[in-house]
Amino acid sequence: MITLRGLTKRYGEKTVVDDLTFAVPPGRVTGFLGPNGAGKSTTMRMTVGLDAPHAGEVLIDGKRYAELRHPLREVGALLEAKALHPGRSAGKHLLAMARSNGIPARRVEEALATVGLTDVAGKRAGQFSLGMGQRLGIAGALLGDPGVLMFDEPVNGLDPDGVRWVRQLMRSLAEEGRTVFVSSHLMSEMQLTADRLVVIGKGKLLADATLDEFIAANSRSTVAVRVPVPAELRKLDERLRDAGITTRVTGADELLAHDVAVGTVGDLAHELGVRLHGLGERTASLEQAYMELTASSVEYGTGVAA
Ligand SMILES: Nc1ncnc2c1ncn2[C@@H]1O[C@H](COP(=O)(O)OP(=O)(O)OP(=O)(O)O)[C@@H](O)[C@H]1O
Repeated sequence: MITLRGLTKRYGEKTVVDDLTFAVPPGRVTGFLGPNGAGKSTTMRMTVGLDAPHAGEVLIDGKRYAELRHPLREVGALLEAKALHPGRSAGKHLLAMARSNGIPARRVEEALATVGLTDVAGKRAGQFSLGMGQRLGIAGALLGDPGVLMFDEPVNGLDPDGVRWVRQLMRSLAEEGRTVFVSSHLMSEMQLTADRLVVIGKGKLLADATLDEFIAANSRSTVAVRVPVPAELRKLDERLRDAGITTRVTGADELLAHDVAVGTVGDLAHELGVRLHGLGERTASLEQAYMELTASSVEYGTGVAA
């Protein structure tokens, strides 16, 4: 279990983690989401003592990281910036980590096997591809067989097989009763992997819920309309807005209309003589729910209206 109470971090004038209070329970995969710069990595870094909070605390099974006798045996972490010795082999890298944490040497082979790096154990880490580096980072997190695991963007650089492998690994670690806390930008992947979600924006807690609760609470009914002629798309968009319907043009030939019956949109298009190439209801995905929730807390927007 990871417990945050009023966790706060400032860089200069800016509060990048703002009074976060939530718990990450064992036996579940908890996804950690938020726009770029929301404060996810900083929160994770504070959890493993790499950054100090200005206020509040974060506890691993009730203890601060600094109080853990053998930290790697209690919490394993894959963080974005890996400090790897490029000239050292994968096996030696893990062995050095094991030795300094009182972890038996046999765990090195087990961890390498779990992540599929046994055959390249003797290869220098500096020669690893991005995906192999990620796998080695995951092996490092698993090395001490800890009950709490934290992964910052674990699928970064992995091919589709690797992505699926990470998903299955996260699920099986949670099924073993471990606490699994994982950040990702890939919403479709999170929808398949996570049981619970914690969403932050500009350092503040936006949501802490099960995946289903989150989608239900943050999605609206949406009708997608495809209109091949841009001038007609604009015409239909204006007509829908005049009728008080919220719309969003999402492409050269597509608009979304919210909280309206599909028949109403079809009838309005027919009245205007607008030719349609598609008209249908959209089922809410995590991505849509996430976009709805975080639209106002994107730090560096693209300038395109959300
Ligand atoms: N060492 C630092 N010095 C100053 N500002 C920092 C430092 N580390 C992070 N920040 C700032 O803190 C904010 C949060 O950054 P953080 O990396 O925690 O966000 P994130 O949610 O992990 O983002 P991303 O999804 O882009 O990885 C950003 O505005 C970032 O610029």
